[in-house]
Amino acid sequence: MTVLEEGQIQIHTENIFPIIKKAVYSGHEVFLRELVSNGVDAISKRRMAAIAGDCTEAEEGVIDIKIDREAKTLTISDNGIGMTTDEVKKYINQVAFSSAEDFLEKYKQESDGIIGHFGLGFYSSFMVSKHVELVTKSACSESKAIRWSCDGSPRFNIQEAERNEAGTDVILHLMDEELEYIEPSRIRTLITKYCDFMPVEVKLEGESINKRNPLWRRNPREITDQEYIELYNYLYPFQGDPLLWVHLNTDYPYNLQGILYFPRIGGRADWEKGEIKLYCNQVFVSDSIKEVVPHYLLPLRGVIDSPDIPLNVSRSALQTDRRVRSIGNFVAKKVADRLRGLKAEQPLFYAEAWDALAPFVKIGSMEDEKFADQVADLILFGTTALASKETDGGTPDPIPCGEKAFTTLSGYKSRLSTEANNRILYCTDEVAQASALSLWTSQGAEILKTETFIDSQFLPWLEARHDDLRFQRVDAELDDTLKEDKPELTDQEGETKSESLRTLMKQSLNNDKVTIQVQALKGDNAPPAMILLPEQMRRMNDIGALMDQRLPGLPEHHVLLVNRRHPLVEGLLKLKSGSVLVSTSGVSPTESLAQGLARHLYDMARLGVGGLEPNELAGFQSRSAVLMGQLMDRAF
Ligand SMILES: Nc1ncnc2c1ncn2[C@@H]1O[C@H](COP(=O)(O)OP(=O)(O)OP(=O)(O)O)[C@@H](O)[C@H]1O
Repeated sequence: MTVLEEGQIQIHTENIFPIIKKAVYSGHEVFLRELVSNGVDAISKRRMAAIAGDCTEAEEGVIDIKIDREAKTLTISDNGIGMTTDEVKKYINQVAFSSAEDFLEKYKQESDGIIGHFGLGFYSSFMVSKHVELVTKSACSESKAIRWSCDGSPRFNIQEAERNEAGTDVILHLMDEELEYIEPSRIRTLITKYCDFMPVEVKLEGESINKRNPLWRRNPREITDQEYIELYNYLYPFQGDPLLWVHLNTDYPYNLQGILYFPRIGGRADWEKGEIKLYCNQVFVSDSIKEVVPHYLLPLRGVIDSPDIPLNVSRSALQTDRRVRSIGNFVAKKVADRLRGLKAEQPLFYAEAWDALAPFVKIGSMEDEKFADQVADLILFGTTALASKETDGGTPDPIPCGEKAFTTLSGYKSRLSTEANNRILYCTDEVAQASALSLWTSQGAEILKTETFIDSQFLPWLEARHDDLRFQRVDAELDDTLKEDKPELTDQEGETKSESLRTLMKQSLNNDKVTIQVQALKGDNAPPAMILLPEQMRRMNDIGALMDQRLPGLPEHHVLLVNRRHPLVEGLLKLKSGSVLVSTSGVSPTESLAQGLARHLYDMARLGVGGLEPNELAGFQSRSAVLMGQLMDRAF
């Protein structure tokens, strides 16, 4: 075969090959993505040139990968535009190699790794090959096929070659340590990973491998729910179906398509990992793009496909890139728009999904002012109010949801009496706060049901944002609507029942940290005693617990509210007033029983709020046994 040319590749580095091999990629596998991408580009160039009448049209574009186990070669063939000798000299010898050099230069400066590893292109074939040949025939000229050949040194040669059809074969003579790439299963996996959604058919030994036609490039109006779900299941196998999805599509000021899925979060979401896959023109780049979407959307899954995200920069540079930041804002806005649409059109579904959506919306609001404005009306709270049936053509509020009902802050406020003075009552634990909850609801108050972890930060944040709002947990304090307003009579010593009860309780508890209040509570179901935790003090306690990563227990300082209207308390008072001092022991059995019962009231109130620690249970048991003994003594 005639040697047409031999020469020296125009690069400065004496031998770029060993450097690239060592320094650039931890995984060499991306060579396949680069070469197949070049084939796809060549096919689309040919299509464009054919439309313009500049070259012959090909049949359907196809990339075929062949393995020769004996020769230890991997050949990537395309029926794209091909190259003339001049083009090979220009694009392969000069462009390809100088861009490889630029890439290396840049790579050396970026210490924390380059996100996409793009920009190396054709030269990446030398990561796995000791010798690369390129046989190409141009579709746009009558010139013959040529074979370019290079062994990784700066020397190349070009010869005439045999190739009937236009297109290019890149023949990789694999290095001994890279022989994994003559295994068909390995190549198949790589095609699925990197080339699955490329717009051209990729074959391995004649068998079509990739899916093509990515859903995110299609018109959302023509896509069925089933298709969205199938893509999710394909990308994230064995993860169940997604909750809902957001289709992204914009071409200004940047080009971006994608589909983001809200997973059904069982347990806690992962806010660190980032599982959204990044594509560039349908070519897979990375399966985690933490830098592109805002932190609060990290547990979302799916695909973002954009040629406008810079790939050959470091991750830290990506974070501060202005365009990337505006892409992040765009994604957040689309998520907010989707949630708004859902709430307006399918309020029942929205309410059902709320528990899974809440972490995104709440954390997002706290982290991103703009997002907070976008989702302000989309925040739901469980409520004790009965679900509304009338819709007025709009969203019902409260929204029914199975046994539960949800409301918005504005819905809640619209039902709030003026006396309540914008005080929003909430409850974080329907069991532990059951007594207080039922006191309020029996008097007709509406209570929001909140979630302990996020809401312990989110409610204060809401208060800071709306200075007219005041959140108060049901067990923080009781107001006059829950108390009887009859004046109290005094006994012979001029003492009210409340005062003597307070004295009894104080003596019995002998604990300065417990403040004792005595009230007559309305309602027959009001408990004899309950624990109240003033709002600000309890919040401090919650924050302390959160910082120590433990569950907030009962704060040492708390209020014991005794309901003097309760028959048990009334009985206790009678018992106390009937007690006589006995000089020998100092305390009469009746006095001792009254004190035991008073202490028992406190224990029960603490039990009601889950406030008896395991190490206090033994004391409680022995006190209860003594008390029962004393009661038996009186009975016989
Ligand atoms: N299979 C091919 N068919 C036709 N031309 C090709 C082929 N492969 C490479 N080329 C030519 O060689 C040039 C250099 O390729 P290379 O892969 O190094 O960079 P690139 O594709 O331009 O950019 P990138 O860095 O994004 O890969 C291409 O722009 C193209 O003109």
